[in-house]
Amino acid sequence: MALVAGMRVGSRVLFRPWAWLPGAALGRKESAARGRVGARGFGSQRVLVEPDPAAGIAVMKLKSPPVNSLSLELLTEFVISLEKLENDKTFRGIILTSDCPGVFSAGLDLMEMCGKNPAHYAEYWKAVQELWLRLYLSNLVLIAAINGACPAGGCLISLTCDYRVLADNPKYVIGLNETLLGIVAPFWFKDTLVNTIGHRTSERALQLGILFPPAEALQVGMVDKVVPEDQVQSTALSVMAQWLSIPDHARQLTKNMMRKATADRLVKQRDSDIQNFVGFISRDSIQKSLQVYLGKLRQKKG
Ligand SMILES: CCCCCCCC/C=C\C/C=C/C(=O)SCCNC(=O)CCNC(=O)[C@H](O)C(C)(C)COP(=O)(O)OP(=O)(O)OC[C@H]1O[C@@H](n2cnc3c(N)ncnc32)[C@H](O)[C@@H]1OP(=O)(O)O
Repeated sequence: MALVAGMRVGSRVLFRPWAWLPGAALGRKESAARGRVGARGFGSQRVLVEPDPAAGIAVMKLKSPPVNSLSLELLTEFVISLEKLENDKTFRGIILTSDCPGVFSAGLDLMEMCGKNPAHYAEYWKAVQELWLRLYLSNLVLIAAINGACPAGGCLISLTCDYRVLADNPKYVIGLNETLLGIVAPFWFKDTLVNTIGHRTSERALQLGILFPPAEALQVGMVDKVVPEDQVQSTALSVMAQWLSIPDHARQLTKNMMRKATADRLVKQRDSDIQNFVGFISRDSIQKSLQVYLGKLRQKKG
């Protein structure tokens, strides 16, 4: 059975990774009612969801060891969990964190971008786009509790959140380091960063592929708070309480007003963005750069 299915909305086809799941043919409301999360919690192999319905929040933990690299499977499970929470009116906020010690997320899975065929690259990129769009435009309050290293795609995920709390550990660096791999952050990665830390700081950070340690990350505005490691979760919870004290409709409309134009830029050119990615990543020179980088990562151990 195909993992990826498309649904036409207006002139565009949405990535629907869950479309093959039982119940996918149900209407949105009926499906949501059946899939109500409740207090028991749910999850999947790679995404653990710990709901607190009384508080209206859920803690979502990425658990794809060793480093939460964003494989197609993790992206798919992430989107499914997100949709379940979005569809359940009980929930107003999500704290996003990692279940892998020392790493929030190592970013996009390099194995998905090496030695595969163009159809695979296209499927993978569509899934990356879909996760970004859903996170960036989420109606829920998203707080990133960053309890580990947070490079590239990991950083992108945290940047889609409304607030970032980073654990104070010099190993927990954060940034879009794509150029260090010999690749280029796509325009929507760049836009997300510019919207967070401004144009000039982004220009320097992106060209140099800077991975900021906590104090510098705070200084440039890449994160909103740095706290001792054992206080990341409690800080995220108290920040969440503050954000939830705002009426949802006013906050959501404001968030949408701030973010829609950025998201629309990708929505309008999803297909060409996929083609650009496939063309770029298929180049021999890029494949070679990625292999060299993977080799260095592996050598680091030995
Ligand atoms: C003209 C314009 C066209 C536009 C085209 C756009 C193209 C843009 C394409 C893509 C954008 C890319 C975005 C990305 O996110 S790329 C990924 C970048 N990630 C990184 O650089 C992080 C790499 N990893 C690390 O630095 C470290 O692993 C760590 C700090 C996260 C954790 O360190 P540590 O705990 O010491 O773990 P190890 O390094 O030992 O790693 C364990 C294990 O995991 C493997 N691994 C690490 N990261 C990845 C990864 N991102 N993908 C796949 N695998 C990864 C590592 O190799 C080890 O494997 P093992 O040796 O087999 O055990």
